Parts: sequence; structure tokens; C-alpha cells
Amino acid sequence: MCRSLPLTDSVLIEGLEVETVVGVYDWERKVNQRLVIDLEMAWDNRVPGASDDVADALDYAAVSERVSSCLKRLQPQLLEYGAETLASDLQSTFGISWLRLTLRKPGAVPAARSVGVRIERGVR
Ligand SMILES: Nc1nc2c(c(=O)[nH]1)N=C([C@H](O)[C@@H](O)CO)CN2
Repeated sequence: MCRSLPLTDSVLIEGLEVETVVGVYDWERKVNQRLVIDLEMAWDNRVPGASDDVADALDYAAVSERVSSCLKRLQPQLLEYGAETLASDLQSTFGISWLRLTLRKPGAVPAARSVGVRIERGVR
């Protein structure tokens, strides 16, 4: 019997910076702050690897653009809400079966280099 192995290919976006309104406090609703996004997204890279056609690839430029516009429109209070909404939007828009998303807010806790949340959604 021939069983297929789980797909371990990914497309990556690391350190994507987005300026938006984010936070729970009154002062935070009046300023832009920087968010930093890391994404690992399952994708069968054998197809674009054979065709050399970006139409077969998960276009990291298009995903980056979508992340930025989504967070600017959403203006979340909690990072958790931003991450959950973003993950759901990316999965349905691009047909991503599984992703790991890290959303960091580097300025939030002065004594820390960064704080944030990480979620994984879907199945590989
Ligand atoms: N788990 C979380 N804790 C906190 C969040 C958050 O989004 N998730 N946000 C804040 C404030 O907005 C903070 O960033 C202001 O410095 C506090 N805790």
C-alpha cells in the first residue's frame, strides 16, 4: 500500500511591519502603533516548483498586502482579536489549509523587547 506523507512545504513572511490603531486604552485609540507579523503558511510548493508560474504559488506579496490592509481596517483592541480575524481572512481568501501566525507589538511593554501572541489554525 502507498500512503502519502503529510505536506511540510510552507511559504514564509517574517517581520512584516504594519502601522495601525491597536490597543485597549483610550490613548491607544488616538495614535498609530507598530505591529510586526510573522507567518508560516502551508502550501504545496511542488506545483510552482515545476511550472515556474506565480499563479501556482502562494504569492507572499499579495498576502503581505492583505495583512496590512486588514489590520489597518480592523484597528483591533486585542492582539488576539487581530490574529484570529487575520488568520480566518487569509485562510478563506487564499485557500490556506494551515497557518502559524505571530503578531507582536514591540512598544507595548518598555522592559520587554517585544510582546505578542501566536496562533496556529487549520490542518496541514
Ligand atoms: N494578551 C494581551 N494582553 C494585553 C493586550 C493584548 O492585546 N493582549 N493589550 C494591552 C494593551 O493594549 C497594551 O498593549 C498597552 O501597552 C495590554 N495587555
